Amino acid sequence: MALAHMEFRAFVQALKDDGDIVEINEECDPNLEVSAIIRKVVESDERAPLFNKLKGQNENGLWRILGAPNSLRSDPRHRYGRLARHLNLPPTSSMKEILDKMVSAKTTPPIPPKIVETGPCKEFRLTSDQFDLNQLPSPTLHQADGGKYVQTYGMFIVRSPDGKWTNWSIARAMVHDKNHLVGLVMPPQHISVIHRMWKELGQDMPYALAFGVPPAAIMASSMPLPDGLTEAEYIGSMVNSPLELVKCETNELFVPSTSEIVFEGTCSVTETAREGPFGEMHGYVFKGDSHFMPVYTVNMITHRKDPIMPVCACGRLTDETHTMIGPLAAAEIGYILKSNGLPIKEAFSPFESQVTWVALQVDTDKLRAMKTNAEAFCRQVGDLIFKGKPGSTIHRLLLVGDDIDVYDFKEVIWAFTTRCRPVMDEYSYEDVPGFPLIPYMSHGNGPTNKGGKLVCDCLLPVEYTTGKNWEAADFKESFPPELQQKVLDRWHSYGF
Ligand SMILES: Cc1cc2c3c(c1C)C(C)(C)C[C@@H](C(=O)Cc1ccccc1)N3c1c([nH]c(=O)[nH]c1=O)N2C[C@H](O)[C@H](O)[C@H](O)COP(=O)(O)O
Ligand SMILES: [K+]
Repeated sequence: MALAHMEFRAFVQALKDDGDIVEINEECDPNLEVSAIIRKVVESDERAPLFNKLKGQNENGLWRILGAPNSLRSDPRHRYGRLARHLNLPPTSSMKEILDKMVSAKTTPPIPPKIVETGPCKEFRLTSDQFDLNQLPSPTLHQADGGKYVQTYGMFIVRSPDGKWTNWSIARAMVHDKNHLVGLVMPPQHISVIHRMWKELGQDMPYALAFGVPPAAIMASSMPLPDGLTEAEYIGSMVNSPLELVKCETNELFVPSTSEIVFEGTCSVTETAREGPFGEMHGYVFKGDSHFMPVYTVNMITHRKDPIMPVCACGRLTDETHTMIGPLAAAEIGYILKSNGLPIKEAFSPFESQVTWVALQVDTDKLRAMKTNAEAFCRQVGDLIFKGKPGSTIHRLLLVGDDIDVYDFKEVIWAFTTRCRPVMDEYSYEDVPGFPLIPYMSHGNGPTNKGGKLVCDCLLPVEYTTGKNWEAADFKESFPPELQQKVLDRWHSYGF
């Protein structure tokens, strides 16, 4: 069997070997029951549920469901174990090690994929008269949703008309009817950029939607990599081996050969239908909140025997929209700032901010050498990020000093609440794209698509000039090291 980061089925086996799966063999109903179980799992960092028996499954096992494919583990030593398994990293890996791995291919040559003749994803094929998406176990994830969101953790594959750029990304889609989906196609996302290219040509956009792709691929699909970059080559470089792709039956696109399930078809550039409402990543579903979005025709389904459909039942903390969207955007944001010569050491999106913030750890020695001031520095950071695509889902950038671990929210919120004077130390951005999914944007007082962003300076003025002039009133900083050691050594003999 292949390695877990290179084949979804091997990944599921790795989770089983980790004791990180609960196999449910009694029949479950994809209408809310499956999602209720997944919701309870992700709200308590429980093991991932593998539903082996579902109402609507066909005679070839199409399909089973793996819930919470990339959520958290409750054991703090393995907190990010499921993410680590996506990348062939040890399950004890930190978030820093995981995100460093995701940006590692920025500086290594791309490795193009290898085309193979066939693969497990071709074991079964169904033409459009042989399947009905409403009969198959398409899950309803929240009772107020506008449809069955069958696509929450699959990978859309679309290519520019000139064939030069193939984009892989996650975007949601719900069942529209027996052979159609309707999905969110929203600027500035690359699927929307490429869709517009086809629209200008007046041709429907060919797509493939692959479920149960190599885990390393789904991680890159969720990351705002640069325009024009073909994820397949980036991932090949990241895992240091070519991905194996096989050609679709009904169009010129290529899919990972070990994909569990593949939908093939075209996305209309003219026909739209109501999409949503949907229980979204910030934790809300607003009744009747739907918008017209493009209709996808599903011309063919190919799949493995007893295929597994990964499902993200997103909403409140902590699911794949929090463990992936925010942190992966933070990784890209950190890389952009560093490659523009700014003294940023680490970048992370705290879950407790519902991944609407990114905290940036500043190298304050380098900051002081810049002989800059708060306004100039904060504007430099804000201009680079809020005017670009990778920052599109982020509404607050917090600048913190070397002493703050951005991966630890307790540290971040301490610096924010004590070092950033409200209003005076905050630099507003109203004339930049906003993220319309955040409720204060979609159902707030201002424009839904513009502004509402801040750079929050959580550095005290001395950190720009002469450096930290305080000691934290805590065990680590307010006692001589030898006394700290003595107390630690004697902790149990004191009686604790
Ligand atoms: C891990 C995950 C990610 C997304 C989404 C979900 C999950 C689990 C689901 C399907 C559960 C929810 C859904 C959302 O509703 C959340 C969302 C996030 C960002 C923009 C719009 C919606 N979504 C999604 C998303 N991007 C979207 O364009 N519509 C989407 O539907 N994303 C984010 C998207 O993959 C990243 O922004 C990538 O950078 C996009 O690739 P590039 O365009 O940069 O190449
Ligand atoms: K992507």
